[in-house]
Amino acid sequence: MKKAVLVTGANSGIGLALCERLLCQDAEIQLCLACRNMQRAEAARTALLVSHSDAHITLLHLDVGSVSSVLKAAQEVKMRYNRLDSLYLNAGIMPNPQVDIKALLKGLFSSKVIHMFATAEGLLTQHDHVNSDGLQEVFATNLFGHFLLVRELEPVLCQPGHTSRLIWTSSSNARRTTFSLSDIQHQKGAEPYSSSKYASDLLSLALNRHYNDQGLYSSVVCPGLVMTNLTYGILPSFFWTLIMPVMWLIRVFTNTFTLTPYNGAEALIWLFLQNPESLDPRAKYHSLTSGFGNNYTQPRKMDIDEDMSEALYEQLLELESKVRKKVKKEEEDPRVHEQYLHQTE
Ligand SMILES: NC(=O)C1=CN([C@@H]2O[C@H](COP(=O)(O)OP(=O)(O)OC[C@H]3O[C@@H](n4cnc5c(N)ncnc54)[C@H](OP(=O)(O)O)[C@@H]3O)[C@@H](O)[C@H]2O)C=CC1
Ligand SMILES: CC(C)=CCC[C@@H](C)[C@H]1CC[C@H]2C3=C(CC[C@]12C)[C@@]1(C)CCC(=O)[C@@H](C)[C@@H]1CC3
Repeated sequence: MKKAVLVTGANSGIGLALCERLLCQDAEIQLCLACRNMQRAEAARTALLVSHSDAHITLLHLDVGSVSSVLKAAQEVKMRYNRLDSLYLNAGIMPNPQVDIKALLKGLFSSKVIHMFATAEGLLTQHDHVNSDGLQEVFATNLFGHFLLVRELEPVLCQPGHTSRLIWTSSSNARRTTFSLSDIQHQKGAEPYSSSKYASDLLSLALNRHYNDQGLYSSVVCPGLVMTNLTYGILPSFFWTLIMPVMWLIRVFTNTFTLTPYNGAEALIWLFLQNPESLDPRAKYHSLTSGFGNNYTQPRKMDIDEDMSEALYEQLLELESKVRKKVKKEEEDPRVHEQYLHQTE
């Protein structure tokens, strides 16, 4: 039977490279590109069809940062598919990033230089804001929208006698100290990206605990440092071009500088080929590229614990129930949403 695979954020970067590699791996798959911008989605589909002219590729409008869009898209998926084999939770944002140049220079001459280049620890901050659902945008996009999608797609992901998988594009930038159970949306800090990625690591563990007995398995990946729209948003592209030779040199010392979206998609493809039951729920699967340019996947233990993951899961369920009630009220009376927007202005 043809496998159905859905990829969020499939129109560029790692998501698009993943789609290309999935089609090379299995030309028969039914591939669904879930994107917020249909023009960019169509362009991605056209590009994929150049090298895979017979491929079965469909588009789905999904703004993962919007509750109503997620609910609508999920309805559409349930109409299109009886079963979803793989769901890649890949869409992600890092708005208004700022690099701490002082910390970068200091780090360059410290013993932690390799760790700094691999994780960007202490180097990056972002400015986040509240979206029209009243949620922090980074949390809503990188985590909550995807959580809601998974919950909505339960009937097509949990099919008796079958296994399905969730694959989260997390990051080695995920750090325990940036995440707090008393502020899961990271309203107070300046590292919402790291916090949201740490939350996805915790959530993946919780999803395994709650869904493995229904045949659904979840894994997390770090694609390494990849040159995409996300990284071009951190520093201007001319700067990246200038320092490219340095980046190739750094790759000799840290295999996490995968640099191309193709290389970054390595662990995402590797997981697609594994039996999900054989995977370690506490491991993050890293895409790595050696100094000679060879790609490989390596599992590394995550700094997460069961209690924290369960506590986050419970808070997400609570938030889910709140937003569902709000959506229901708005459906009954659209003025509720307008009033809500006035209040948050
Ligand atoms: N690049 C890197 O070094 C690393 C990236 N990652 C993660 O990899 C993932 C892919 O990012 P990458 O390929 O680098 O960057 P890109 O910006 O190229 O890709 C991000 C994708 O997510 C989509 N997206 C963003 N917001 C939404 C939304 N609200 N709804 C639907 N789609 C959305 C973008 O769509 P649009 O084109 O419309 O903006 C785009 O297709 C992210 O989760 C990122 O955090 C992790 C570690 C390292
Ligand atoms: C390479 C030189 C000389 C300068 C670049 C310095 C930083 C801009 C760069 C160093 C480590 C990078 C990094 C990321 C972004 C750019 C850096 C901070 C990420 C945070 C990008 C997104 C991720 O999810 C992480 C895995 C990356 C970790 C490393």
